[in-house]
Amino acid sequence: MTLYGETRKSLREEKLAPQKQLGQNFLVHKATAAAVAGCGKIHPNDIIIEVGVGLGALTLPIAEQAAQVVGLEVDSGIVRLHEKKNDLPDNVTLLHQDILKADFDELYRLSKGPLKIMANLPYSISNPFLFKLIEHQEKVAWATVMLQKEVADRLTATPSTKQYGIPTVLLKSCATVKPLLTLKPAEFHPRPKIDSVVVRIEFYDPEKVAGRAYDRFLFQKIVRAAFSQRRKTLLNTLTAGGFFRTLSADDKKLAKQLTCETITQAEIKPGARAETLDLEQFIDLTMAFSLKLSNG
Ligand SMILES: C[S@@+](CC[C@H](N)C(=O)[O-])C[C@H]1O[C@@H](n2cnc3c(N)ncnc32)[C@H](O)[C@@H]1O
Repeated sequence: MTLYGETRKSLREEKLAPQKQLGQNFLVHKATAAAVAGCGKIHPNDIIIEVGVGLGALTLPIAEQAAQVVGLEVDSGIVRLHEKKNDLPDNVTLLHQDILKADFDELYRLSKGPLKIMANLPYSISNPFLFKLIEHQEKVAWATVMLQKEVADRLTATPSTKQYGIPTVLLKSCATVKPLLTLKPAEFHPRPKIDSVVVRIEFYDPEKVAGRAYDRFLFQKIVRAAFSQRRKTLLNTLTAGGFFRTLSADDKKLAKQLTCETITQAEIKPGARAETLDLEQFIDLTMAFSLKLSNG
């Protein structure tokens, strides 16, 4: 039976309907699932974390290549289906778990080292999932994920484009992102409306790449504040960011002046907008804010 036939049969037998809110668009061609798994560049000793096992279309080719697979699935109906049918290979451990609530220390322990993640991700959790990876970047080696094309485009966007934003800059500071494969709607059941793209995200030490040490927490705060209102100037968004909040509330003028001086010290125009800044300039801003804040 084709994978498409098996998918429909499993859903029918278990009286399950694909749940839109969980982004359940299942892969229905074995060759495509194998090609997606191939993008993982999996080694025989690898322990892979698979997010969103679904009916197992991707799990099977991953399990053929890896030593072990730890699969996470949030849908209890799907977890029950696998328990009942016992249809996953012996080297797969299925956990009924939401990746957004998962404890990355525990996943690191199960992986016996930095996480190697494969996922065909629902659109609704793409951004929170990517932010979770960024938050735990030191525990992640790589993630090969299928995303809606518009989300993937944001990750590789260049400055001064509509797609360039918080995920682009935060990810660029700690990872390389390579689009590897585009998939048409006909690869899934049910069919989504738009194309999907498999991207390979490899994490690295941010300070080694930047060639300088900087406050990562402050950097993230600055990037988020700067993009909080895309049409506004850095002077306005970063003043509103409250970096000089130790000042009395009525001293907004002074806060604005200090913000202006700090942006200028980073050799950036206070009237510029966040979307025009590249990664280096965001790091320059971070260094300037660190210096100003530590000098009081
Ligand atoms: C696009 S389907 C992919 C299924 C399967 N891997 C495939 O390629 O056919 C996404 C899967 O992720 C599951 N899922 C959705 N949100 C999740 C979450 N927060 N944590 C874990 N799994 C989730 C869905 O129930 C669904 O099975």
